[in-house]
Amino acid sequence: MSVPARRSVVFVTGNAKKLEEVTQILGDTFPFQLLSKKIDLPEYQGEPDEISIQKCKEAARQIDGPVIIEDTCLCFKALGGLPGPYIKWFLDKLGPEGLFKLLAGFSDKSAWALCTFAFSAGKDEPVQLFRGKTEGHIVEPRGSRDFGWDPCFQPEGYEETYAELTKEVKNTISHRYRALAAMSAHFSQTNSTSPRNKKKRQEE
Ligand SMILES: O=c1nc[nH]c2c1ncn2[C@H]1C[C@H](O)[C@@H](COP(=O)(O)OP(=O)(O)OP(=O)(O)O)O1
Ligand SMILES: [Mg+2]
Repeated sequence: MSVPARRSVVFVTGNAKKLEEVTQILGDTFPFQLLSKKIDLPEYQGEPDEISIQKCKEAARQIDGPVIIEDTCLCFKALGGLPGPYIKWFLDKLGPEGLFKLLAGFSDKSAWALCTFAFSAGKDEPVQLFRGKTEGHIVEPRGSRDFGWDPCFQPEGYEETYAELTKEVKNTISHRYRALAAMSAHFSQTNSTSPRNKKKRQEE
């Protein structure tokens, strides 16, 4: 008996490292087949939810079909949550060392990483958001320089920075993992009445 084709969705991102993590985290557990498209979407301004909604609408307009986008913020408590969604530009200009130095005048080094995934079924369709947050501290950079601000973010409960942790560990505690878990849970439920999932459930 042929297996019905899985519905597919396009993950639109210009960031290869994000795509790599998303693929590793989801494995084949996601109810949609994940395709990807490298497009640098505009860097909008505003609150994280609003930015993700705008970004998703633009992706859906360009792809003209089901899309997922993701926007990542790194928020410093001492700076009222900034750089937040503007972390990309701060990182570009200052690097992880500069991000650490930004907090030199503050004793509170606490921070949180926030990831917001946004899904839309297509152009003119509503946008659904899924959020994940990981608390931590901004530290003097340590570890590999593979991915963005990973060297200067030390998650709560760990002695290592994101950059020092193995991918396996980062991908079970990260902001991105938590947001994807929320999104997967939502779509697994929504899909749970489809014949494919009924069969899958019986097999479990
Ligand atoms: O887990 C992470 N660990 C370290 N650095 C990270 C992570 N996740 C995003 N980042 C960096 C990439 C960018 O400098 C900024 C977020 O900006 P953001 O607009 O969401 O990403 P982006 O423009 O690179 O890709 P996209 O095309 O999906 O918007 O933080
Ligand atoms: Mg971006």
